[in-house]
Amino acid sequence: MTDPVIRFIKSHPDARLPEPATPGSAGADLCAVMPDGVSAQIMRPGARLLLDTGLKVAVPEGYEMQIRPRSGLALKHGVTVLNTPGTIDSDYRGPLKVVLINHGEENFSVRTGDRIAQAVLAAVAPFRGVMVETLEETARGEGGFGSTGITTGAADAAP
Ligand SMILES: O=c1ccn([C@H]2C[C@H](O)[C@@H](COP(=O)(O)OP(=O)(O)OP(=O)(O)O)O2)c(=O)[nH]1
Repeated sequence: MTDPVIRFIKSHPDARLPEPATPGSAGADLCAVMPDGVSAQIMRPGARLLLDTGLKVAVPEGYEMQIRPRSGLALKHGVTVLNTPGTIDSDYRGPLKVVLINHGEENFSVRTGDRIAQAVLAAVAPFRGVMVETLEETARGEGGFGSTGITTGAADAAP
């Protein structure tokens, strides 16, 4: 099976084609571009920032592009994608942007070319909703939000 081809165009001259870091990488790294006349954007602790990648993309029909965090940024700096996974719809033709948040204790600087997130292509399962009167019963029923405990059953049972 041949890989789907994804077409990008540059909306900024410094934009870089997203490429997987290694042949087996699930994600292709997304790089930031700075607005004209700006050399760096500083994120204070707690700040969120909408960053441009300088790209527009045509995601093939039947797919979405997910914008995911990079684990290195999360671990070393507390910086992550706020709306992870961000969704790029197949019919979206606007600028491909990334929403970062700085959960760290230090300022975090972003410059043109910095790899700020990664894009993963995912198949979409189309669905249509219908309103019904009842839903089929299951073993879980309405239990959720920790209803099965947070440790093993044995530990939970201990007094
Ligand atoms: O991290 C993101 C998330 C979204 N988008 C773009 C592509 C996506 O197709 C569009 C809409 O995203 P979403 O559906 O998440 O936004 P919404 O808040 O529901 O707004 P809308 O009413 O525009 O759908 O915005 C990005 O560039 N980056």
